[in-house]
Amino acid sequence: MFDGLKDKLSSFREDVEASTDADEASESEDADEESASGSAAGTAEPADADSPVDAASPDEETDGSADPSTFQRAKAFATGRIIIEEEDLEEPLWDLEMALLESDVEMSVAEQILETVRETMLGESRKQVETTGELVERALHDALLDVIAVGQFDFEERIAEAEKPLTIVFTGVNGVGKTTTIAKLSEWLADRGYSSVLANGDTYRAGANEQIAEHADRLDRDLISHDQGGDPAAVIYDGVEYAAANDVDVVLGDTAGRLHTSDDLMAQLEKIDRVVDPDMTLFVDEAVAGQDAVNRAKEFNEAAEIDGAVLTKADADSSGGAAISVAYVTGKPILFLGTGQGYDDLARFDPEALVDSLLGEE
Ligand SMILES: Nc1nc2c(ncn2[C@@H]2O[C@H](COP(=O)(O)OP(=O)(O)OP(=O)(O)O)[C@@H](O)[C@H]2O)c(=O)[nH]1
Repeated sequence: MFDGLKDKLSSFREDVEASTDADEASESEDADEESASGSAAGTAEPADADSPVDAASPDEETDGSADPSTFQRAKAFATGRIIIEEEDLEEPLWDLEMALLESDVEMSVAEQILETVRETMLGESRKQVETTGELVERALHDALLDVIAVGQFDFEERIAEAEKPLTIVFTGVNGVGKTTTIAKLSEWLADRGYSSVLANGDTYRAGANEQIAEHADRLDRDLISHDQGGDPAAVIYDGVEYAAANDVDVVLGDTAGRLHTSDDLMAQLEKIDRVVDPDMTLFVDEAVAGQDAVNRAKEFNEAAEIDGAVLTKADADSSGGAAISVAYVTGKPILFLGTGQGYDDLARFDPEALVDSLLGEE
């Protein structure tokens, strides 16, 4: 999962290490020369790897013959630390930006990641015990987590605390795995002791009733459906009534992924929102759709505000762009990843675990 992106992040680490290692070599020569000539480096305190490295004070900076940055770097070197400078990062950051964009990370998300990495690393001094690789890893870890973890909440707790029946409506275009996700979530809920009923609000597509009925049969769940062409809001509403009358905990409402026009589809979702007033609306799209999935998430969120997203087919996605971008762009968290075709192939989205796996920490 997300192997392409993982490789690219690893290249970034190597790039920064290579450029700071080159600096270290020349730094060492500079410091030797300056020390020998009794210039700025000679005024630095004796090497002490444990003493904190401060930026050189203005007095110190104007004191010696060397320029401030040379002084600062020489002092850092003398105390066993290295300072990362803008020029060390310029090329690796450019490459990182290209790598993120190639991996379908949305532009604003890529920029945010770069900014955090730059802020974390610039002017950072590191002890010799903390390798540049470790520093880059920390910067990338924080930068990725910042964008990936946007809006996270405890889904299970939300289900537990909600008044029953709880209604969850699923939105998203056709063919991305919406119906399969509903079936998977029904299983996920059953595993945690919650009963659920399926309601087919996709009254537009021929065959939609049969498709969801197959899942309902296999899982032994009740299904509420109307004839093709019926009012989707009415179907989901019936689902809620059925659940209330039969003590069912959760209503899982499917919706159409395509109508005559995109405007019709959005108007229909708005109507469902108004009539049913669902407790949660989850947007479903496929991780493999990359930027398209990100754009659709924005569009659907505008029509019927979503509470979170599910990215399917993560098992087949190498780029990871959608997984990284959707939460930041919509302000709503990714809650689950679809990881295969089986009913158990639904994993709670764990931002920390994803970042660790992208950085090869697990
Ligand atoms: N590999 C993989 N395949 C998946 C996953 N989720 C769904 N699929 C497959 O994707 C295909 C489409 O899934 P559906 O559930 O029919 O998609 P849908 O969005 O409901 O599509 P419509 O019913 O046409 O609106 C099916 O073959 C699913 O088995 C997943 O997480 N991983």
